[in-house]
Amino acid sequence: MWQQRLADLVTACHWIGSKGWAPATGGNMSVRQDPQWCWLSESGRDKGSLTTDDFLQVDIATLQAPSGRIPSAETGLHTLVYRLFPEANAVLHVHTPNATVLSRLETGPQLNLSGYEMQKSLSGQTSHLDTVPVAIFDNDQDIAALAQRIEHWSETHPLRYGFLLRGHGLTCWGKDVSEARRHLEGLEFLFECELKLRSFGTQ
Ligand SMILES: CSCCC(=O)C(=O)COP(=O)(O)O
Ligand SMILES: [Zn+2]
Repeated sequence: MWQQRLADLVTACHWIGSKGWAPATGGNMSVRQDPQWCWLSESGRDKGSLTTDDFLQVDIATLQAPSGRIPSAETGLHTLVYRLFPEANAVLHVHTPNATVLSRLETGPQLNLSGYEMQKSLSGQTSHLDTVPVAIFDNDQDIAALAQRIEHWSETHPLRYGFLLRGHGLTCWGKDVSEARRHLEGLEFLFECELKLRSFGTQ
């Protein structure tokens, strides 16, 4: 089961690389093995050319990697998603120009997406008339502190599909790799539309 999930994730990483969504060594990806363990990309790798050997088993509660190798610097954000959302089994973090720029243009704590048919690419969304909030958190090199802020926010606000890190990128998830990919592609399309709208002075 999780072995197939990891194989699907490697395919997703190659797709992300081909899209240019993980430039240089940016981005990180993971899948859940079971309630205790997940598999995270090794820190500092080119995420567009990963193989299954480049993923490290990580304890979701303690962030320890038994291999002794160094998992992603953003491990604490992946494990946060797995702790908060038991139904999440795959997490994708990308550095797309659209997510990076839009998260700086929008200075408030969330981006509200409304009026787009492509909102329906997000699980459970059935109408362009609804508003989909996407939280934006100020970036932080202290990932533990950032994870704490995100957890605190989630106690009083809906946190679905993903969140933006200001000037940094998008972290999104799904019940499997396929759903996480759909959320990533859907959100990325919506961010691009929103940026274009704003460039015309329209919101
Ligand atoms: C130039 S990438 C800066 C670190 C980052 O934001 C990222 O997504 C990659 O970090 P990792 O440790 O997962 O390689
Ligand atoms: Zn990053």
